Amino acid sequence: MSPRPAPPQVDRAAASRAAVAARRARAAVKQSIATRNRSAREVAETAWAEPDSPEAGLRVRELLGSIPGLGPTRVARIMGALGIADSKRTGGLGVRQRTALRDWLTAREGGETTSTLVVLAGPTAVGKGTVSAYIREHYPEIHLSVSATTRAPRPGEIDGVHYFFVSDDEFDRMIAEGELLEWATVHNSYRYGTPRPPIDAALTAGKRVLLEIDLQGARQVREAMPEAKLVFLLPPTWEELVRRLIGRGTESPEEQARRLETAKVELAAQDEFDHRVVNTDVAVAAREVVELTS
Ligand SMILES: Nc1nc2c(ncn2[C@@H]2O[C@H](COP(=O)(O)OP(=O)(O)O)[C@@H](O)[C@H]2O)c(=O)[nH]1
Ligand SMILES: Nc1ncnc2c1ncn2[C@@H]1O[C@H](COP(=O)(O)OP(=O)(O)O)[C@@H](O)[C@H]1O
Repeated sequence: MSPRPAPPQVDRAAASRAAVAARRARAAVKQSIATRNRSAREVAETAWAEPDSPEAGLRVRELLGSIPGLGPTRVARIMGALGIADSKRTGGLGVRQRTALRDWLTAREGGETTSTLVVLAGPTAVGKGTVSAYIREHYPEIHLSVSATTRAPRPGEIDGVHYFFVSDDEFDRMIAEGELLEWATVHNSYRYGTPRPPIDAALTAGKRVLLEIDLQGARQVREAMPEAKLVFLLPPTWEELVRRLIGRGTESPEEQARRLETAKVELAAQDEFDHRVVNTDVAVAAREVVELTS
């Protein structure tokens, strides 16, 4: 029998001293962000330039959590929106995640971004779909985001034009791979999300981009892309909103009642938005939204 190879000699004391030193170095980096001596973006750039640096070893959640004013809940939401897993270290991010994080940090620092991303949201039946369709038809210079959804197409809806109609499995995959800028389950039924790559491409090409999404999605975009302009579409009156919902005739009376309850909650969130547009006349509302994209 040949002798067993000797186990590698591990100098445990040296290893633990190195671990303590690395932890201290990372703590110092966090401190420098917290005291605003260095910006989180500078720290991230160092992490990507020097893979063995303490900056590279810092978890993204620690990097973001060191920014004054960002608590753990917001950090978790931002990371979700950027498609970055909770345990990721800054130096271990892939190219797409680095780009997403860099863009986010740049925007947060009020950097030189010229992005014109407009998010249109508002209560059910206020006319979001109608105003967006008008913009699609009359303002071809605006890049209207095409959402992915798990609901089935309605008659006349075209895959890739009105929505990308995807299976539950495909939607799960898009979330897992960080392909969605935001997503939400809307009206307690189907999932809807904004594919990120076309948005990035359109913004990089200097286009004006419009997203028509629900309130939960709008909040996620505000976290992920603070430079986005959030526009809330309002009905001229509550009675008119009720008339539009009933007049559309696409929901049962029970569903209509449920949506109107949700609409009350959503209307109460209008102050979170940067701008408000009243949809009395579709063409006028569309023009006002388009003007906000420049
Ligand atoms: N969060 C989010 N909401 C979306 C997205 N696309 C559409 N929605 C919202 O999903 C809701 C349902 O849209 P739709 O299926 O066209 O049905 P309808 O509003 O009942 O006509 C609307 O409130 C849209 O604003 C998306 O990509 N993300
Ligand atoms: N400015 C408007 N004046 C009158 N009716 C409108 C106006 N905008 C939308 N509508 C009607 O209101 C209903 C709801 O509009 P829709 O675009 O489906 O709402 P949302 O996408 O916000 O749920 C539709 O029947 C639509 O034709």
